[in-house]
This record gives sequence, C-alpha cells and structure tokens, in this order.
Amino acid sequence: MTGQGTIFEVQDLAIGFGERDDILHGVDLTIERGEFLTLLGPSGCGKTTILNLAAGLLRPRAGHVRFAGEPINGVNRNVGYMTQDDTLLPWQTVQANIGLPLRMRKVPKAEIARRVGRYLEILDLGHAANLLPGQLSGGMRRRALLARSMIYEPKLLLMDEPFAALDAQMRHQMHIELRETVKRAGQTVMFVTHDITEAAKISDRVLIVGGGPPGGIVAEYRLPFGVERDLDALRFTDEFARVEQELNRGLLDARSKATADGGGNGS
Ligand SMILES: Nc1ncnc2c1ncn2[C@@H]1O[C@H](COP(=O)(O)OP(=O)(O)OP(=O)(O)O)[C@@H](O)[C@H]1O
Repeated sequence: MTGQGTIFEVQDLAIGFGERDDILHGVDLTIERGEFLTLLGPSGCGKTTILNLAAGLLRPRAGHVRFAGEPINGVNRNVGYMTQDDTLLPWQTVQANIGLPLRMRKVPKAEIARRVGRYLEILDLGHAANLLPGQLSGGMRRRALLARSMIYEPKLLLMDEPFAALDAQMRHQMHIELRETVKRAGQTVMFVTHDITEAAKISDRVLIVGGGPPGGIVAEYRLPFGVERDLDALRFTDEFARVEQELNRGLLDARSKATADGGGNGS
C-alpha cells in the first residue's frame, strides 16, 4: 500500500530489452513528496531506465510501478523530464521557450506571462528574456531548460545528468540554484548522476544502482546535511569529505559485486 507521502513507488521490478536478460531485477524504491532523491551508479547500470519508467516511457517485465498510488499506464503527464540534451527551440526567445509547456497546456496568456516572469526572476534570466538560445552561455541555457522543466510545476521532476556538459564552476552554481529553487517550490526530484560530489551536494537521499547485470539498488544513504545548505561552505568540510568517501565505497562495492557475478558494464 502506498503511504500518504509517497509519490513514486517501484516494487519488485524486473526490466530488460528485447531478447536480452533483465538489466534490473528485484528493485524496490520509493520517493516521498518534497524529497530530493539521487540514483548514483556506473554507466549502463540502468539509472535512466528507472527515470523512463517513472515517465511512463517503458513498461516493466515484472513488478509494480505506481505514481501517487496509481499504476502508470502510458506516458505520465505529471512528470517533468530534463536530460543532458539541449532541447531549447533555437528560433524562440528565452521567455517563449520557458512558456512552451504552459502554451501546450492552453494556460491563459496572462497567467503564462505571470509565471514566466516569476521563473525568469528565480533563475536570474530576466535580462535574457528576449534573447535567442544561441545568444546564451551554457549555464544560462541550462537555467532556461530548468525553468522550462519546472514552470508547470510537475509533481515529480526527473533529471538525467542535466549538468554534465557544464564546467565545474557553472555546475556548482547550478547545484546551488537547483536546490534552492526546488526546495522553495516544494518540488520532488529524482536525479541521475555518476558524479559522487554532485550526489553528495544536492541530495537528501542517495541510492546506489549497480551490481549487475541484472543490477538493483545495492545501497542507500540518507545524507546528514540539512534542507538549508550552504553549498559554498559545505563542500570543504570534513563531514562532506566523509560522505563522499562513503558514497565512493558504495560505488566500488557495486562494481566489485558486478565483477564477482560475471557482470560489469565496462565503465
Ligand atoms: N531502448 C533500449 N533498447 C535496448 N537496450 C537499452 C535501451 N535502453 C537502455 N538499454 C540498455 O540498458 C542498459 C541500461 O541503460 P541506462 O541508459 O538505463 O543506463 P544508465 O545507468 O543510465 O547509463 P549512463 O550513466 O551511461 O547514462 C544499458 O546496457 C543500455 O544499453
């Protein structure tokens, strides 16, 4: 039975592709409303597959996948999905790009203008409202994509290595903005990465995926940092270094289990 606070739930999941064996097997996972959950694991272990299940783009071979207590049948319109890809429309201004999900949902024009204005302000893009994506820096484009993913306030935001292409400084800035923005909005996030430091900075809870194929959730870490975090200071503390070490151990265990089982995915 789904708890009142649970928004997404996977029970005893098995999934694979075509004639191939399962890539994930026996996966149990829940996300509570308002939680920032990160799936951390080596390349090819099945992290994106879990996001695609939440988005209703894939069906499991076995097990249950539920959103707000209901089975997911078909595309899940309650989720926002931000990938590594730059999917801004190059011929539309920043504000038109950000408003796109609202226009598609036939939201009245005045309401669109109000919400676009709010997100331009939150993500510090007001000065760029009338620019085209080609006139923006990489970090500004990521912020515009983040605004577009959040503007219709999806109940669950799926993020698949959204900052992988940014340089270290810009990525750090995005971590600060993402956490502040989603916590202010009470947004629930399922985030995918193979970057330990990124996972340690932004998450409330981290699940290590791996140990396959078929893989699963091999470890869980509830991070000891509060909801309000000063990421500029936190990343240089001993406590942060300890968390990074723990996550690193978890990842190494997942890889050695994969090797011992004859699996492994070459990353
Ligand atoms: N549509 C598909 N058809 C066939 N195989 C697929 C499909 N999608 C994923 N796979 C395979 O399933 C496995 C898991 O892929 P997935 O993209 O979920 O991994 P990942 O952990 O997100 O990897 P990465 O970190 O490299 O993005 C891989 O071996 C991949 O080749």
